[in-house]
Amino acid sequence: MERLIPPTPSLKGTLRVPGDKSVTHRGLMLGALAQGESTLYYPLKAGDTLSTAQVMRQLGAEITEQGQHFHIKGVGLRLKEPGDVLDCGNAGTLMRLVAGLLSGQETFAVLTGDASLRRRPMGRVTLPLRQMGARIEGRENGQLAPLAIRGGGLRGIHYELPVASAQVKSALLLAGLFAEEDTEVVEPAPTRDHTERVFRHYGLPIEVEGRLIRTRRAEPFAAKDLTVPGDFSSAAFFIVAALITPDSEVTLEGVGLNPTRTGLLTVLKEMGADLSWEVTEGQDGEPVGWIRARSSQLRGVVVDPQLIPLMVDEVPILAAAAAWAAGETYIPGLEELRVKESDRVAAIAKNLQNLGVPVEAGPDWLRIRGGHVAGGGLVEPFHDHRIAMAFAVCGLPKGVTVQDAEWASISFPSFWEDLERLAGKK
Ligand SMILES: O=C(O)C1=C[C@@H](OP(=O)(O)O)[C@@H](O)[C@H](O)C1
Ligand SMILES: C=C(OP(=O)(O)O)C(=O)O
Repeated sequence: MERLIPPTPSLKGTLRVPGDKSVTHRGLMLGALAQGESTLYYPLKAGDTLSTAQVMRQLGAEITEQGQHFHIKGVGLRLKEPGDVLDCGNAGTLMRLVAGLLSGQETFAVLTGDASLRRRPMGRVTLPLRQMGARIEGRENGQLAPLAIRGGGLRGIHYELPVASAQVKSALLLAGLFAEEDTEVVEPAPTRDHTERVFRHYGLPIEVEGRLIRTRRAEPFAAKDLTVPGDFSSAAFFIVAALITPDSEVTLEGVGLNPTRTGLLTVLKEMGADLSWEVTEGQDGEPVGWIRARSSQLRGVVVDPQLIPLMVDEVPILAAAAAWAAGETYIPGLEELRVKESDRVAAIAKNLQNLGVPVEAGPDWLRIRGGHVAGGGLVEPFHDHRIAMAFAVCGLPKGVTVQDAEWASISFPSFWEDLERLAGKK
């Protein structure tokens, strides 16, 4: 579906963004492993997390919609052998985390996904999970899905992650719940720590010593309600939209402000953004609060590559901000963006060019010359929700056409409606 966005003179108002995608995936998985019934409050109900709900149902959990929430009847630590292939859709987080879970089960299961997910690297989880004792087959010797997993009999390992990836860390921690001896993961740089926080919430074994995270075999544990904060990654689109649109002020409420997610705020502040935020409560181990963004004249910056793992999904929207900044922005440390739902380095460069913005792309960097966004450009999402939303925002002040706008529903089904409301059209 193509969407024509007319030039937008201003954005005003308050928005509560949908639930956090990472926390929803984890809440569904741990609720399914728990004994008894619980409610997952304010989960994200979007393409990726509906895939997780479906997969956990196939593994024996009863997951039903209860208004906005999910009611979960857990299976306990021994999941059911699925009667059919498990379809992870577009969700990398689902495939990698559930590969960890299935490695701990004495069952046979096959994981597949859409064309994008079947291109994404799975060796980063299958290699260490095999070291733990899981039997995993897949295309290209387990590098690519479909993956066939027969788990059980795991032993803990000490594993230094070759890439900063919360998905790999989490896959190993989930497998570690079923392993003899300790499982230790060492991160090369801090990544989102939702798994560690959600383990603590359920009283599961978890110890953190600097970059080392340790877990061990879990005892059966009781179901417990979990409240999902608003997704910072979804809020990010509206933060930048308010900054680059004249005469704008947008407040986001109930947003997760976990410091392992908010690297974008640091960079936007350095760019001169009129931004404020405050943590107002802690919800089940996650800090939550509000963010306010007002129209700002941004300036280009050199981004610290250490910040990239703390804003890995926000690079497309940072590139949109850079397109409106005075001067040049240089973003290094982008090797992981090449293996997301699309090759995001290439997709960002192509969309900036479509909008008239001078850009150079290297193997793991982007250089963007701001201040040249043209009206009436075309956004090509490359089957990637974040690319669709980031460049719709980039084109907003001058008007833009977005191809395949339905991709937003992978993580943010109400995005277009929310945008129209803040633009005063609804
Ligand atoms: O653990 C998670 O929930 C996620 C981790 C990140 O991926 P990587 O672990 O591949 O960096 C991120 O890009 C993804 O959207 C969600
Ligand atoms: C990379 C993302 O998700 P996943 O890896 O779960 O597909 C994302 O949401 O931007």
